[in-house]
Amino acid sequence: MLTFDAVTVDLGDFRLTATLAITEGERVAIIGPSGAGKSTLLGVVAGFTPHTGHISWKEDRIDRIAPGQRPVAVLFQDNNLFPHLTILQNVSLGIRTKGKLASSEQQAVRQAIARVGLSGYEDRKPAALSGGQQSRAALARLFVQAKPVLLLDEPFSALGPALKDEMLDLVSEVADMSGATVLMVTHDPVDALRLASRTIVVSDGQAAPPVPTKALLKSPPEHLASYLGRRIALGEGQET
Ligand SMILES: Nc1ncnc2c1ncn2[C@@H]1O[C@H](COP(=O)(O)OP(=O)(O)OP(=O)(O)O)[C@@H](O)[C@H]1O
Repeated sequence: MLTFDAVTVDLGDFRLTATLAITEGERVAIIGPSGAGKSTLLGVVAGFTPHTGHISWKEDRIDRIAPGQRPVAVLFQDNNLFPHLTILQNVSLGIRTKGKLASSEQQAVRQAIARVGLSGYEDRKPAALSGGQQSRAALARLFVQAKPVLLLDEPFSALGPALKDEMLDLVSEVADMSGATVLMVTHDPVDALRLASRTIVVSDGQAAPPVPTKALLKSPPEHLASYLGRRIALGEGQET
């Protein structure tokens, strides 16, 4: 379990509270209005956001552990690939930022690159890849870290629908294979439905315990319905 126990974030005028649990190996979407605190919630798990209350992973408190030592890996929307480094070097950074990789680590990097379908692209710089390929490279760097909890903050929002679906399916496949627990912030209920059986709604200063995504989108609470607007129809697979 990934457990939030009376977690409270205070950032000036903004306050977010969370008491909830996510099952190990589960994929959970996080949705809610802009500025509601979705990224803040991920920041709490990653160790970027000061808070009170406890965060536990498998019964162990992790909130006092330095960000780099936590059992989590993070992927942001802009991918954060270094433009002056090759794909091989960028993915290698997922393992270490200094020094030479051991041969087993080099192998893990090449396996991760192969896993996302980028074998043969190792020596290219990000600018010589398409947007979808850049997302794949960023995913390889996420996967190579081999962390049990993956945090994704609107990772594919710049991609078109078909590419986005491919990336979401890749995340699901790798998470299924590795048993990773996934938390993904998204504004798109279609993404939530595709990736996550349960969804956390963040609104009105609170991150609610996860509920089944399908049921949530079918009959959203009032505050969520007004935010999602016409996206609800998309979430139910209707044409617009
Ligand atoms: N360092 C900070 N100091 C003060 N307030 C902050 C800080 N970081 C974030 N906030 C505020 O916290 C609130 C939540 O921000 P957050 O980025 O988590 O929202 P979000 O739901 O991810 O939004 P979006 O969907 O627009 O990305 C916002 O009101 C934001 O202005």
